[in-house]
Amino acid sequence: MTDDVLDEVFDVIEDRKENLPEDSYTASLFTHEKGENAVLEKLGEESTELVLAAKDGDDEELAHEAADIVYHMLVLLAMHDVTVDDLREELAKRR
Ligand SMILES: N=c1c2ncn([C@@H]3O[C@H](COP(=O)(O)OP(=O)(O)OP(=O)(O)O)[C@@H](O)[C@H]3O)c2ncn1[C@@H]1O[C@H](COP(=O)(O)O)[C@@H](O)[C@H]1O
Repeated sequence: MTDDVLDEVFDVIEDRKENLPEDSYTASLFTHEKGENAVLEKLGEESTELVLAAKDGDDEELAHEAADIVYHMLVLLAMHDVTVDDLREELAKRR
């Protein structure tokens, strides 16, 4: 499996940011009354859930929580006009 899914999800997030469809959870994060804090709170909650899943040895739940974190992290990056390619560049620099 490649990481193309990251590009696909990020493209959808950028689209939701641009068009703000009413029925979109992603769009609701961009228009939330708490602003960016709504996403930051989610990342905090999900980080705790990730730790608990690891501690419980629940690998299926671990993957689920990791995906929640990656999705919300991508939303946060989009809020700051940081792209998946910026993320890739940062990771590549560390090799
Ligand atoms: N990857 C995600 C994604 N991950 C999580 N979520 C939503 O994030 C919300 C909050 O997550 P939580 O983990 O708190 O959900 P929960 O049900 O309270 O608890 P859990 O059991 O899941 O931990 C839920 O409504 C999830 O549906 C996501 N919503 C959207 N996406 C992606 O964004 C795309 C566009 O979605 P819309 O914006 O809804 O059109 C989708 O096609 C997906 O690719």
